[in-house]
Amino acid sequence: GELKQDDLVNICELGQGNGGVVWKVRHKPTEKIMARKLIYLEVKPALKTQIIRELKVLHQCNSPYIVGFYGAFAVEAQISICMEYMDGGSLDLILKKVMRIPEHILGKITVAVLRGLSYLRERHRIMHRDIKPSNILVNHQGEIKLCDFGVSAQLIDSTLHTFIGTRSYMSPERLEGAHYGVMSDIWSLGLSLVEMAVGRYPIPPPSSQDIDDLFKEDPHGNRPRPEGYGCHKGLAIFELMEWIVNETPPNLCRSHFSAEFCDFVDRCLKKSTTERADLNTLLHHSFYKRYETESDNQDVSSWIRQVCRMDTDGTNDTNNRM
Ligand SMILES: Nc1ncnc2c1ncn2[C@@H]1O[C@H](COP(=O)(O)OP(=O)(O)OP(=O)(O)O)[C@@H](O)[C@H]1O
Ligand SMILES: C#Cc1ccc(Nc2c(C(=O)NOCCO)ccc(F)c2F)c(F)c1
Ligand SMILES: [Mg+2]
Repeated sequence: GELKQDDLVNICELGQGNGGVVWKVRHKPTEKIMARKLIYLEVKPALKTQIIRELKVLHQCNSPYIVGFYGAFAVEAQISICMEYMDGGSLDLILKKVMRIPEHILGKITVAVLRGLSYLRERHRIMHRDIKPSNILVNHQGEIKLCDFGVSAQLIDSTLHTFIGTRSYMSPERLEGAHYGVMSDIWSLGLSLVEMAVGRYPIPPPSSQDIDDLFKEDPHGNRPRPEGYGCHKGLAIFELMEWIVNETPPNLCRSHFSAEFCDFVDRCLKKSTTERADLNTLLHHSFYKRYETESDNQDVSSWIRQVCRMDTDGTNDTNNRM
C-alpha cells in the first residue's frame, strides 16, 4: 500500500548530502527497514504533484543493479523517497575506511555500474546524471546498486539552481554547457574508478611520488596515513572545473594496476565525446569481460563484511584483540 509519514519511525541518520538527508527508518505496518531520503523543495503544489508522479516510475525500475524503491510522498516542502536500505553504505564511505579499493572489487563495481546504466537506458531511456562513489551502494550480500539517477525531469529541473556538486564528477562537455548524454555518465564512471583505485579525488592528478606514497604498506598491514591525507588542500570548485575542461585527464599508472584496467579508465576519460568509449564498447572491453563471468557475489560479500568490521582508522579489532 501507499507509504505515509506516520508509518515511518526514524532509527538513525545515514548521511547528509547537498540537497538531501537520508534516514534509516522502520515501516511499522510491515516492520521493513528502509532508507528514507528527504529533499527540501519550495515549489508550487502543481510541480510537487508532478515530481511525485514522476518518481512513481521507480516502481518499474527493477534490476539487480538498481536500488529498490518503496514509494515517494510529499509533506509540506519535504519530498520523501523511500528506498531499499543498503547495509554496506555507499562507496565514498567505504573508501574513507579502506583508503583504496582493490582492483578485483573495482572490476565487480564496473560490471554493476555498466549493467545498471544499460538497464536505465534500454528499459527507461534515461541516463544516470550523477554517477559518483556516494551514489553506488553495497550490501553484505555483496550486491552493488545505483541510486539517485535522474528519473524525474521535474525534480532535476527544480533542483538545478540549488545543488552544486562538492567535487565535480561532471564531464568536460557538461561543464562547458554543451549537449551531453550517457557519454557523460561514462566520464563520471572513469573518474570515480580512478578515485577509488588511488584513494583520493584525482584532480589535480596525483604525482607518481604521491602514488608511491599512497601504495606504501607497513608490515602489519595497517596503512600509514601520509600527513594531510584525505584533507589535501584541494582546488576550489571553479579551479577544479577549469582543470577538467582545460587539462589532460587523470589516468592510472601501469606500475600498480593491470593493463586492461588502465586502458578501461583511459577510454572513459577521453575529453572528446567522439573519442570516449560508449556503453556498448565498454561492455566488450577485456576489463569488463574479466569480471562479468564471475556470477556470484561471494568475493564482494566477504570483502564488504571484512571492511564493515573495521574501525574508521583502517585497523581491524582482530589485530588489537589481546
Ligand atoms: N539506500 C541507501 N541505503 C543506505 N545508505 C544510503 C542510501 N541512500 C543514501 N545513503 C547514504 O546517505 C548519504 C547521503 O546521501 P545523499 O544522496 O543525500 O548525498 P550524497 O550522494 O552523499 O551527496 P550529494 O547530495 O552531493 O549527491 C550517502 O552518502 C549514503 O552513504
Ligand atoms: C532507487 C532510487 C532512487 C532514484 C532517484 C533518487 N533521487 C533523485 C535525485 C537525487 O536524490 N539526487 O541526490 C542529490 C539530492 O539528494 C536526483 C534526481 C532525481 F530525478 C531523483 F529521482 C532517489 F533518491 C532514489
Ligand atoms: Mg546520493
